[in-house]
Amino acid sequence: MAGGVDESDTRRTLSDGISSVKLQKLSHLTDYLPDLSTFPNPLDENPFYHPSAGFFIWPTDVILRDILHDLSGTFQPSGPRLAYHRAGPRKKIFYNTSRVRAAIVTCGGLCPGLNTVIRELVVGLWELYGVREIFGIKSGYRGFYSFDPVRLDPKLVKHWHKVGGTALETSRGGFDLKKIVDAIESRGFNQVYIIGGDGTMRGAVKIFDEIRDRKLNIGVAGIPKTVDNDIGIIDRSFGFQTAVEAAQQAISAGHVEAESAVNGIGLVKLMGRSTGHIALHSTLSSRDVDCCLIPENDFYLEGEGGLLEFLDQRLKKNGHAVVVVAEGAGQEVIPRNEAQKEERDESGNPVFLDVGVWLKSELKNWWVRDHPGELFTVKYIDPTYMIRAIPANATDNLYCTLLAHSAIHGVMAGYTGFVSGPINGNYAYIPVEEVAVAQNKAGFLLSQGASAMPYLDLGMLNCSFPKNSSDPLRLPLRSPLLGGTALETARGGFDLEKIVDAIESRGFNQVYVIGGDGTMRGAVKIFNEIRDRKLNVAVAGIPKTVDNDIGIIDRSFGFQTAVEAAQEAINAGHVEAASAVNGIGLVKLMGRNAGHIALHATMSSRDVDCCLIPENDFYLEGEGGLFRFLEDRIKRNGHAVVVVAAEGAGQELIPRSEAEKGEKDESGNQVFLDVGVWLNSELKKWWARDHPGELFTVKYIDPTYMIRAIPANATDNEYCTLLAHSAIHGVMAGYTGFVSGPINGNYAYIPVEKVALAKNRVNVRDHTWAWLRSVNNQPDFLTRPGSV
Ligand SMILES: Nc1ncnc2c1ncn2[C@@H]1O[C@H](COP(=O)(O)OP(=O)(O)OP(=O)(O)O)[C@@H](O)[C@H]1O
Ligand SMILES: O=P(O)(O)OC[C@H]1O[C@](O)(CO)[C@@H](O)[C@@H]1O
Ligand SMILES: [Mg+2]
Repeated sequence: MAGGVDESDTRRTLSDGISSVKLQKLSHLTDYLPDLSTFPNPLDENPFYHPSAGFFIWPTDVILRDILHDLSGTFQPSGPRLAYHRAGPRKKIFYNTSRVRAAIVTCGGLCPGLNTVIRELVVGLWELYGVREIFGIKSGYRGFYSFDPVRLDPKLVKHWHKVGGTALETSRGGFDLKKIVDAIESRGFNQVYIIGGDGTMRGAVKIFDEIRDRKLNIGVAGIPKTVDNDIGIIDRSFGFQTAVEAAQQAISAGHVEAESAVNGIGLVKLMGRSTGHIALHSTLSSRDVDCCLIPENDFYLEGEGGLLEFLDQRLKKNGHAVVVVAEGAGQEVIPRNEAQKEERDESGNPVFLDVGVWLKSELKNWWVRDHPGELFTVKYIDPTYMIRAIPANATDNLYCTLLAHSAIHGVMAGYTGFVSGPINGNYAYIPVEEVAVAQNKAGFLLSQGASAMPYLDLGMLNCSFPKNSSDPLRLPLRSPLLGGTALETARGGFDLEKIVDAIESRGFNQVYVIGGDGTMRGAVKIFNEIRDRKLNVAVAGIPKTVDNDIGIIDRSFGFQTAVEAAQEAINAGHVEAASAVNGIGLVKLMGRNAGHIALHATMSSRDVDCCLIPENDFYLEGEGGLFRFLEDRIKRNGHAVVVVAAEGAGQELIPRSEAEKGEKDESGNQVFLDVGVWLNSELKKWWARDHPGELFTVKYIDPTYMIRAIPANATDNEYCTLLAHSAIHGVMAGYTGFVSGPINGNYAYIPVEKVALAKNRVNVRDHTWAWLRSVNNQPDFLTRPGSV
């Protein structure tokens, strides 16, 4: 019996839980058109895919909405567990792809990644399913009946993912159901992709209902967009992480301004009409914020526990303060006239008064009243449109692609009236009417469901306005935003006896070990030794690997930051290559055993012609080899070829001396030869041999240490906090020999010995790798010359 749960109980409860799953019904064209023909999925014949067992998704593949389970049985779900159909390609599709006419529309406010979703819908339809009739609807819903559709193809949309906004334009209002569906019908569209927020999804429900009532053979898919992250059910909305990153920069500026003044207040207004997610997450990742005001948490200015009293104390203590306010906060407190009470935008959303401008003036009035003659400054920053008008960052870029492709696969499979989105880290199809009404409020409680981040409650912030508390204040969590480790790190030097002796003699009773797989193997030994000595010392591991090669957990911290930086290096490589005659941009990235950084940066950049990773052996010469491929690319594009080599790639090919063969680092890891330098020289030799006298350049970039020595981005920063806090909670509860980490988006405790052994390598037989190859058409290196 551990933690109050005995084994037999566990088995009983688990089997009870599994039997009560309710699959959310998804509408299908055959619900009202039962005689539709089916066709084989063209991916079966696609040269870049090698569909293996498990590649195609079946109707029985589902995603559970709530994956938190209480084994004691105390908190049983009130009904059966909700499950949604898993997103992905189906073996049979309900469209003859040569007859597909697809329409794409964007509605509502801007959001980073909109252009990526459009681009990937176009490229996905074109490359995966061979669709050639793809159209963009201009200016939102009104565009269906007011403007001619714009023909889209991969060439036109090639660089759209690098630009903010929506190339199709957007608008609010203009929803005329009859005119919209008439236009869809008369223009012969049979697939409609609608990208927008809650309002847009309410419109999509009506369009879908009308199409069903008219019994039209038209699939409708929604792709949920909201920079505010206020759409429920899905884990998060695209563009949100990009917005948080930019918001954090605004907060940094506010902090610098405040710190550089006498009694300075940095006041930053962020977006968030009815939810404070951007404000909350950028506050948590910045750690420079003294007070975060969000719509979900009413605040007041005057009196005990009010904002002014709080700021007074902060200014006394620190000489400055930073306040973040979400635009929907404080709307009840701002005085408004009758006309303002009624004001609505074209879509019918209430128009808000400017809480930032109001607060700035209230703060000034307060200071003059209570501290006459004393210096005081409010530096007000309103970056709201800046944080939503930018291109998506690497993480969001990739996310947009998965959303778009999931939507395409669903529509092709005949599903309709659905939205594609991630639930607990896996892509699902959700009925659009459910998404249209589901709200995601900033979470106070762990039990709020999948989209509320665990352990992230307002208690982590500095002030929370509990009306009855005499001390609403907490110490700010400040830390310098620097890369590296302030504690310094080293390889080798593992002497078990000495380490445990030192732990014992220094009287430590909690040990937190942060490191990669090697470190975790050490942690296992330390934990075992502590247990053998029966010491009252708990050991927790926090898995760290920039390569993302640790298994079981969703991803390792710092990985997304590294991918972002890697993408910048690839951009530079692309620019250099494109600016030269027969130019090759060669970028080497980190990845000893796993090519995740190279793979993800390649996918988010889309400028890479060939991505070389340790999991996929490659060769240079002959049919199907790298040189032949690069020759074709240079001939075709005249200029740009970027190759990314993860450092562990090609180690078999590089000639090495006897001494080099045995070389190990202090931790016993094999020392790699530099694949980038080697490839650079091999490329030059090859060109001189095969194209003597012709111009040629390789621009080699090795940013490997740059991408891991930087501070974590906003997403990773927050992730680190959740990891650290989870580890502390576990140790405090008496657990030991464990690692904290996210599994399907929720934080769990995992025995350290399992994590020490679990590997996460790129699976070159799965969708992701196949998709990468279908995008850049790079060789699979499966047929070496001489082999069959
Ligand atoms: N209940 C509804 N029925 C039909 N159409 C609606 C409804 N609500 C909104 N719409 C239409 O959806 C489109 C976008 O709505 P809205 O301006 O509210 O943005 P949104 O999709 O919620 O995005 P965001 O709020 O994130 O910017 C508009 O054309 C609007 O007319
Ligand atoms: O000025 P617009 O285009 O109406 O957009 C502003 C609104 O859009 C959003 O970004 C998304 O709904 C809100 O946070 C904000 O209130
Ligand atoms: Mg909205």
